[in-house]
Amino acid sequence: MVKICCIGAGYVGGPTMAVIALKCPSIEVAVVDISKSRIAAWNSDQLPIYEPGLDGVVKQCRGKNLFFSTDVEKHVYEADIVFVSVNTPTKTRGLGAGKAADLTYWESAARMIADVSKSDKIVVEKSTVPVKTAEAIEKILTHNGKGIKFQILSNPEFLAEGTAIEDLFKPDRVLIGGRETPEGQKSIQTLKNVYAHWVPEERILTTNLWSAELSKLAANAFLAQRISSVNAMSALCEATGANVTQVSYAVGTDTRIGPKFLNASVGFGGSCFQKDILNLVYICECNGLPEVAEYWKQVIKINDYQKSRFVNRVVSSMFNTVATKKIAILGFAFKKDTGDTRETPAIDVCKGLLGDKARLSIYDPQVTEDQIQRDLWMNKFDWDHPIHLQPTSPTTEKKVSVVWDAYEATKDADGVCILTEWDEFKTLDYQKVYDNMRKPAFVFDGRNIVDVDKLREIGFIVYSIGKPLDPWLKDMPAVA
Ligand SMILES: NC(=O)c1ccc[n+]([C@@H]2O[C@H](COP(=O)([O-])OP(=O)(O)OC[C@H]3O[C@@H](n4cnc5c(N)ncnc54)[C@H](O)[C@@H]3O)[C@@H](O)[C@H]2O)c1
Ligand SMILES: O=c1ccn([C@@H]2O[C@H](COP(=O)(O)OP(=O)(O)O[C@H]3O[C@H](CO)[C@@H](O)[C@H](O)[C@H]3O)[C@@H](O)[C@H]2O)c(=O)[nH]1
Repeated sequence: MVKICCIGAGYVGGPTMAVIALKCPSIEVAVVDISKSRIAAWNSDQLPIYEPGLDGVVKQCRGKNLFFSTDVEKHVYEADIVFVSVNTPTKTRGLGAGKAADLTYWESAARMIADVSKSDKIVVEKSTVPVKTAEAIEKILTHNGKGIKFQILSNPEFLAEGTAIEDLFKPDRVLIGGRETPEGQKSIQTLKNVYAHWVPEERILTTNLWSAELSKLAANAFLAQRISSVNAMSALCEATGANVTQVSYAVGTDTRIGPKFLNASVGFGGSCFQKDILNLVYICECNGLPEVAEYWKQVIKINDYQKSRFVNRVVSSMFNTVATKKIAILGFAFKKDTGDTRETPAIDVCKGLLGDKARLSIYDPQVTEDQIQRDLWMNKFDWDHPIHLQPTSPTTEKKVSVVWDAYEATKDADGVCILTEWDEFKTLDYQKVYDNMRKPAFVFDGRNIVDVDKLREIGFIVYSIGKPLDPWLKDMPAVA
């Protein structure tokens, strides 16, 4: 029986391995992590991450051919294929701080693999890593491996949170990069055989190692660039009276461009886009390509601009101050159908409003109060380290309350900011919300999900990203 071990039981390691176990009953899969609480949660009824469809997959395989364990060394020792899916956060100190990927967790995993291995293994990069990481990992393994042969493969993951199970069941493609040697090609074939249990052959792409590593960074850069492009257009729409939804539709019907990923928003979030673009920027700079670095940096700059533009809209609309005003924040996760808050635009928007002394009442159906308080207190980039290494919030922020109902959040509020596109915010009884708010009552829709005309009929003053401005807002420019 082929044995797989995955180091890192996070958003990628957990769902990916659960699907491999489901689709390949003849393979034994162990997912290991240094975080005891995370592994305990994977072994419980309350999984550590919220992902539609994940519970069912885990329940079908756990205890049969899918195991979650903190005994990292035992499972690595026994495995034929070791996936490494640990954090690769942005460096916060030293050379490349604020841009380069921090490979500390990766390196310690590689050293441990070399230490405990007694048989040849395929080591698979599942984490998103800088180009040429495989070379560094290879050196660590071969210099410490006591003659054991390791083949390194790059197999980046393209799942998106909220649709992870769907994405894993029907991936657009699976990408496997390896050495162009007979041993490298043989290892590629071994991994290909795993995915071939459910992924059609033509969707399994094989490349050299560097193409696979770079393709992952490139794909995320292209995706994020589309959002920054449409968000840049949203600012111009507001200035000219164009409607960004109509513009996106008109642009996206060109089959060369396509309709996906053209929704204007308060900004993209998530653990990947910013981190991976910063990493790409750093690699370009290190390779003497400052113009290319500058080009990609702009995607992040527009994203930051979009978030501060939103905050400025809120403040300028409400008579240029939100001090002591109650603002309801609907949605804190970086997108719907996840409880993940890493790099969520809600953090920057809330911090911006708190900077202007607002009182916030926050509601998100999947994010806990503890997480929200921690996020609002934490330094940038700390969020992507393992949970047990993150600082805990010292005191509860008095200006922030977290509630478990949208109506409670909006009660007596002066304004409402919609920051995540949860379906339930589309169907709220906005008349009831309006009746319970202070007047004038404002709605700032950072996700373009409300019916603007209907809300204006009720009496709200409404701002919706990239839509023709409410007469109230027209004379109140929000320069970021
Ligand atoms: N989150 C996503 O949607 C997504 C999608 C594609 C790729 N990625 C990439 O995958 C990688 C992992 O992302 P994630 O979101 O799953 O991160 P995560 O923080 O959810 O999980 C990583 C896990 O690795 C564990 N870990 C760290 N060092 C370890 C070690 N030495 N031994 C054992 N366990 C260790 C941590 O405790 C943590 O539980 C990153 O490189 C990320 O960029 C993420
Ligand atoms: O038209 C759009 C599409 C997305 N977003 C925002 O962009 C962010 C990222 O969304 P999404 O890409 O759907 O989620 P992620 O889980 O971050 O997935 C991205 O990052 C992963 C980690 O690398 C990759 O594996 C995925 O392919 C890639 O889509 C979220 O804040 C979304 O709200 C928009 O603002 N407008």
